[in-house]
Amino acid sequence: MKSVALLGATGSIGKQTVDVISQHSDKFELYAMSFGENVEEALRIIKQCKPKIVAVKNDRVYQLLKEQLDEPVKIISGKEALSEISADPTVDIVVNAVMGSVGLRATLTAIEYKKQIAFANKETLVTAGHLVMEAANQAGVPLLPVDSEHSAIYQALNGEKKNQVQKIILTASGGSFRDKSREELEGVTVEDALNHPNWSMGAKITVDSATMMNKGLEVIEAHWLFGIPYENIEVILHRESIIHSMVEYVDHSIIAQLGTPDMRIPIQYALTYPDRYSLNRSKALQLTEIGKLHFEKMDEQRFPCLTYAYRAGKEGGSLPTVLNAANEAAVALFLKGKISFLDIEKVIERAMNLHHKVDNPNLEMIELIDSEVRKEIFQDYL
Ligand SMILES: NC(=O)C1=CN([C@@H]2O[C@H](COP(=O)(O)OP(=O)(O)OC[C@H]3O[C@@H](n4cnc5c(N)ncnc54)[C@H](OP(=O)(O)O)[C@@H]3O)[C@@H](O)[C@H]2O)C=CC1
Ligand SMILES: CC(=O)[C@@H](O)[C@H](O)COP(=O)(O)O
Ligand SMILES: [Mn+2]
Repeated sequence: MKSVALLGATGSIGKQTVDVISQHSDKFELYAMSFGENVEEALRIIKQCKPKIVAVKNDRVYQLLKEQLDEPVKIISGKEALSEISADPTVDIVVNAVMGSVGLRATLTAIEYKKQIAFANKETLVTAGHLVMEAANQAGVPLLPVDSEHSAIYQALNGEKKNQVQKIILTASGGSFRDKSREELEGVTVEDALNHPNWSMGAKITVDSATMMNKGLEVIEAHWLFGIPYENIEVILHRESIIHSMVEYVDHSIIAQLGTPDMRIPIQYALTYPDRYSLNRSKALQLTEIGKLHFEKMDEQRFPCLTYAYRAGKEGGSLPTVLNAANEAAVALFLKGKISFLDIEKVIERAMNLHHKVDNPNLEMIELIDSEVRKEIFQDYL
């Protein structure tokens, strides 16, 4: 039986992870979990899975949970709580499913304590990929990708030689506004942006898919996870989200991973690797029912956020930290109705242009820059 610490249990990935763990309760137990504000969902999960420890965001949530909890659970709160459960000696697997760079220290802690890491929290790799991968390589701790494209690439690289990779091909659905022109984006609403054509996800990543920043973050994530130069990471539009990504080798063979859009599969694979388990209610892909698959060149004029991400990744240093912090702040403002959809890219570009890049920033510098960028943006709009 493997004990799991699930960071971000009440979110989209978190809840699907609970489903996977519950279906294999002979193999996994939810030993510890964390959440942010959603006390109602947290109580449902606590009742269902009976974790021993629950890490909450702050003392206010701590009080709210304590008042309603009738299970014998240890509750811890505050900044270090995520790291505390990631380091717990009983924990075998850490599933990092929090949204945002708030997951950074917990990732470093899970590496330090040599846990098996099922890694969804892409913002962590964007903001501090050089630190995270240096620590992971030194500790000999692999980050098992949960992100569907990176799970596909991980599978397509399996058993192959890295130096024989020609390029990585990341697929993008195009997001909620893929059939809208730049002009038509002027008046779109939050509700429009949250209407992803293929996936049901958390709000922030769904907006990121619409701006194409999600794919930009995934380019940086792939660079760090697999050590592939940015010049060898290509993004193509693939409306069906059936091919989750591909690897082309020097002989121009392309190895791809396909499946129905169901995040429980990459989640489960990161938990069970190198084995594969079956899963109830997971739909088999019927290619003859799909008929055709479509591929188009990515238009970076239409999606400037993808260009910003490549620029930040290639320039490196503290620029990816600025890109990620500005994006998190801008999307939060958009979701609150404070800025328009097209303002998101403007906020990011301005933050990047105003920044004086720091080379090879350490953890403290990354956290300082992250908070400074957010403060400056929120001052302008709140
Ligand atoms: N959803 C998906 O299908 C995919 C997601 N990912 C990545 O996985 C990660 C999670 O995404 P997703 O599940 O969609 O996100 P959600 O917003 O649905 O969930 C995020 C989780 O993190 C918690 N959380 C948010 N902010 C804080 C904070 N400051 N402190 C503590 N906990 C916090 C939330 O708590 P609460 O809700 O209780 O406030 C929630 O449990 C992201 O990095 C995303 O990019 C990658 C591929 C696919
Ligand atoms: C399910 C998942 O991994 C998301 O990152 C998804 O890929 C978003 O899709 P697009 O960014 O391709 O619209
Ligand atoms: Mn993805």
